[in-house]
Amino acid sequence: MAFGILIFITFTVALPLSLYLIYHRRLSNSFPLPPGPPRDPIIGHLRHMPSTNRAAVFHKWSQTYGDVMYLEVLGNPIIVLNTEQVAAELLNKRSAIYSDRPRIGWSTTLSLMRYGKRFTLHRQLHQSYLSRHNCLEFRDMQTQEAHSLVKNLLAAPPSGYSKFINRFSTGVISQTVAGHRICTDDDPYMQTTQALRESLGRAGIPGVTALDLFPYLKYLPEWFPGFKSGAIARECRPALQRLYDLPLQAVRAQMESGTAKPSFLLSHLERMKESQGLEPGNYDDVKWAAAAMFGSTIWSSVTVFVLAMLLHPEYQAKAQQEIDSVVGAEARLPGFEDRGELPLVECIMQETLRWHPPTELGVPHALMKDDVYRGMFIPKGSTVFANIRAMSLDERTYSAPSKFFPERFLPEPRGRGEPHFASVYGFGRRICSGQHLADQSLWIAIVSILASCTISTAFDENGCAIVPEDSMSDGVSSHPNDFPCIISPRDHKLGPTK
Ligand code: HEM
Repeated sequence: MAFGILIFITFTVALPLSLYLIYHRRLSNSFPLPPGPPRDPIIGHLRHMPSTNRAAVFHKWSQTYGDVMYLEVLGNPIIVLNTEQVAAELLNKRSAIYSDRPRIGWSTTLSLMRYGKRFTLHRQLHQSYLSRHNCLEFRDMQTQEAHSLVKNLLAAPPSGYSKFINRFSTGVISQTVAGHRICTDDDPYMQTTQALRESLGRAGIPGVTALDLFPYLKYLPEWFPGFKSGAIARECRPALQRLYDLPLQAVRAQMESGTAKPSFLLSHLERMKESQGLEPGNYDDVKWAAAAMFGSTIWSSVTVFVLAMLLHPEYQAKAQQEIDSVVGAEARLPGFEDRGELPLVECIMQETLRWHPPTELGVPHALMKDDVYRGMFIPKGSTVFANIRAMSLDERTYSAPSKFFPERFLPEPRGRGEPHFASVYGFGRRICSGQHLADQSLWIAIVSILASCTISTAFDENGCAIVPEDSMSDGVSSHPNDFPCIISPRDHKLGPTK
């Protein structure tokens, strides 16, 4: 009997484990790790990890160590991919093994969720509602939100525009998720997303915070020195819980009173009622999938656009001429039907995304199996960052990459025929599920602002022009640091009517 158990253990556990270890050791012995800066024993690159401007520092290091860079913090392997080519080869072509997320708190929300069955369900919930085709249905709602944005911007003081851009960004999402229109600043969606954004802005890049590397830190008290991420995780929890509960409660109440407007939640709750592939037990999944849509990336890109127009008034003027030539005689505001006729506006939007991508290091992927790439060993469990910022600055693709130069995308001779920066939305099976919603929202906001407003420099009390720096905040989603500007109506244009 004992011998039988021994044989059983040998064949089911010990032999496969030994074969795996031999295979792993052979792989790691025969292939070197990717190059990276020198590291300390045991703690690896802990001392050298930049606490701010990570994407820019990694970009600088990549000039020495190459497109695929290896870092290690306390035994946790980190891979940084610095060009579109290597990111596409690993995260797109080998997506079967590069689609996990590192072990991060809040893994109930799609963007941080581990790869598996639940991930597949949440992705399907998003993709079925946010497909390119379905997003066409949202254009009237987005236009209405963009017109409200313009109206609010024209009434805003020089430092007050950011609040209204945030209202636009959150408003598009609350309409999409729950059919809810935001009309005031004390709206619960505004307050909740604002609280979350402030906390996340201080939390650092997911995947390499102390909390991600040592999850037990969340149990340490807030005052414990050096571990602010534990306190931030606790701080975010009530806001996250609210985003999780609020929309579903509201839509259910609307359904009961017969006033529900089309929305992500309504559509999936109805599917659930009719048992169309969703079980009643999926309530939690639908709630979390809805909460995963609230982020600050649209807000960030609209703010980058305002900064770009302030620093480059020549493009503002050219784009306004283009808009006037299409809709001017009718004195109407441009709409989605004009998009094809407005190539420079399109270029300004695409350049906004390339010039300052809102998620500079994307959201980290995690490798599910040992891999070998270009003769380098990449260990299972590696946290893999796509350095989107470095890709946007790649001189092999973009000439004078730090310059805001929208015409780069136009064909020669007017432009340089450079490609749109598609990597801004990430890669493979984890590519942004809201990309079509984001694209339409950003375009209608930009075209509406250009058509109705002039963005110009603010002056200080001595009458000196305040020229903002081209600098971005740190955090999961980066945005321009606060700057004042004047937003005034274009005289000959009709103001928005809605
Ligand atoms: C300018 C706007 C936006 C940009 C630049 C952007 C960019 C990104 C990037 C880089 C990622 C990581 C992809 C990866 O892991 O490779 C991502 C993920 C994600 N985005 Fe966006 N995003 C934007 C707007 C939105 C919007 C409006 C939504 C709302 C539906 C959204 C929902 C998500 C979700 C749920 C994920 C996680 C997907 C997953 O893990 O499978 N994003 N986004």
